[in-house]
Amino acid sequence: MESWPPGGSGPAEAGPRLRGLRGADLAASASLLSGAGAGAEAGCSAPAVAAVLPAGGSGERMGVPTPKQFCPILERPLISYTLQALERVSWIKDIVVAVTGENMEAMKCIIQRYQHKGISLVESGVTRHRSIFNGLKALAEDQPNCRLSKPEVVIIHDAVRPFVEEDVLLKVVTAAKEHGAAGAIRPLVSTVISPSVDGCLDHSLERARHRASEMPQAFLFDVIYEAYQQCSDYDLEFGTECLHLALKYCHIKAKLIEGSPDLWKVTYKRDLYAAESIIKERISQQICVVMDAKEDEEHVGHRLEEMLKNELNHVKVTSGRDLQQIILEQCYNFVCVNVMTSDFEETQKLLNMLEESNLSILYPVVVISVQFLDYESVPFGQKMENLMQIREFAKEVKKTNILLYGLLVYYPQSTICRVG
Ligand SMILES: Nc1ccn([C@@H]2O[C@H](COP(=O)(O)OP(=O)(O)OP(=O)(O)O)[C@@H](O)[C@H]2O)c(=O)n1
Ligand SMILES: O=P(O)(O)OC[C@@H](O)[C@@H](O)[C@@H](O)CO
Repeated sequence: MESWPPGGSGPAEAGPRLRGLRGADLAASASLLSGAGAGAEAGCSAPAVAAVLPAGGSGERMGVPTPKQFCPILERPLISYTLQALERVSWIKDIVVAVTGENMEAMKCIIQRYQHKGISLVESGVTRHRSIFNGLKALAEDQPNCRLSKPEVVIIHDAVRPFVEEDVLLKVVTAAKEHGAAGAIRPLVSTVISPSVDGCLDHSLERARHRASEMPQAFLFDVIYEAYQQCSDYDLEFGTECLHLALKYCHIKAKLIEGSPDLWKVTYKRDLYAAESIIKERISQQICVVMDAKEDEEHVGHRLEEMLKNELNHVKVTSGRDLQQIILEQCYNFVCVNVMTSDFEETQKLLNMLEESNLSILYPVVVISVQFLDYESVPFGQKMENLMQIREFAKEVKKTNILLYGLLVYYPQSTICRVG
């Protein structure tokens, strides 16, 4: 078992706030789990939570040579999205990933390149259950020179399920603390049938009374570790359901938590295309309009904001003073409006901040630099020459996954109406 990067600290700081609404109860539980807030101050003990990600499969059903957890989405391996989703949950203290020995180096490179924090690597097994068991062994305190400590609650989540949000993690962990085990479920899409030996229908299950077992799942560590230690070779070899092991070997009936449609597992090639579309849609729904002067923020920025709000979920206008915060909130699309400055000063400032923030490591960042040109005062040739400068910027910043575009607004001064 190796911590990676060597001497790595705990998972990255909490990432951006949760998308969507958070009930007061979820927020309260989150603050308790992260060891903050009233709950913690009241002496309630925050359970130590760790996660095990089985990532040792070969992805046969994907039908490509690369194991699906390493298949690229927007030029980044699928597993990196899952790691990002888990490491931004501040109350998950350790993440253990089980990969094959031959993929260990590739996994270390992914962790290094995308700056994932607090990841420990273990060798996977020949089946998913054996991989999970190896991850649990790494967390059990009976491991020599182990930086990991045994958690109270352990999350088990497939490395190929990238769309997992803090709220469902919170729900399964909170339920596992109370019931001993918990797992996300989803309504069945197809009806489950049982074939007879001669390949005909023996019987079908009433779809409405059954559910699909998804991930994440969570367990009191001692429960699931005991279950795996008692597990038969047959179950280790052919089983697919951790909740079943808790029931069979520890008589623990897992609490079932309704999950969101996005919890699905990437299994077939179509799932990669679906995952890429979802990621593109999510990162394209936020935009930040950066103005180069406050007074213009009132006019141009807010006119632009009103128009953009008809198309996008999150539109923010700033004159740059809270740009750092916006970058921390992981906005990936910027419109930089240069009204006052003639040489893309605001755009240059933004590009510098983006490069320093390493934001574009995870996703491509798009910057549209808008330049207003009063053609009565500036000869067109000079402005076009000026605009060509932006092409040089664009070539430079593309190396850091920032896509820069220039837009020239060529107007007569008289048309800009200043109101108020
Ligand atoms: N020996 C194995 C087999 C699977 N897994 C992991 O368990 C998760 C879910 O399993 P599955 O979707 O079946 O992955 P594969 O076994 O890779 O897929 P396939 O069955 O198509 O080969 C995946 O993250 C996979 O990497 C694992 O850690 N060790
Ligand atoms: O069976 P597979 O190895 O494809 O994937 C594992 C799934 O069965 C598992 O992730 C959920 O069904 C919940 O247990």
